[in-house]
Amino acid sequence: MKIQLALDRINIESAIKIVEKVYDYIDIIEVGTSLIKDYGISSVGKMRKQFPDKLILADLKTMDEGEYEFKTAYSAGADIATVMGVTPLNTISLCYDVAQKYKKSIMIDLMETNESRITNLKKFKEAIFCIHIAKDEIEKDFESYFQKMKLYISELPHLAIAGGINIELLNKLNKTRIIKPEIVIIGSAITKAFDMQKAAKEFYSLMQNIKK
Ligand SMILES: O=C(CO)[C@H](O)[C@H](O)COP(=O)(O)O
Repeated sequence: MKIQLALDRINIESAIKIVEKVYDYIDIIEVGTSLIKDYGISSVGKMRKQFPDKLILADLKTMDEGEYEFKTAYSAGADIATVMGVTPLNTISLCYDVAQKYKKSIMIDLMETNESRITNLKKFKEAIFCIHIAKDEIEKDFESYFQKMKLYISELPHLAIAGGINIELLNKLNKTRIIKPEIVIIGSAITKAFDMQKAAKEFYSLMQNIKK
């Protein structure tokens, strides 16, 4: 299980400082949508230059212009880029083809998707599928949401979860085994913690135990 650190609503310099603090406890650096909107795709390039040995995800949340956006993200140094699962299937196909061509990864964000859409997405066999609770709907009950999604996501080999993930929730998921994600995406629970290093280390230790 990998930890992806989501960096949002901060400037690049602060984002770099946070990564330096928690570097040993994370696997993937997510250049969040807000960073890309505030600073452009060069925010991905800056992260790549600063951290050449870590996986970098560009959270583009692409909705259209898939080929252009994915080529731009990979050229800037991203290893993974994201597209929304509700977007036209043709856009997702274009993103998928660029990912294959560049030998990089694609994450499909399942926010607002339903059973029939997820069935149509299963053909993107090498994609990572992210079960994501929107920031603006953070009051949603995770357990019942994951239970509902579980019915649709069998056969999806690579799963991620995101949206207000904290230690309590991860502990619960570990006990109930509702979902076994390959990647756990954590933002505020680390970046807004009083002691970020301590928070990241706590997630890291929990993941080590889950692996066993
Ligand atoms: O993609 C995002 C918002 O759309 C965030 O990166 C994701 O929700 C993780 O951040 P947090 O743990 O703070 O919710």
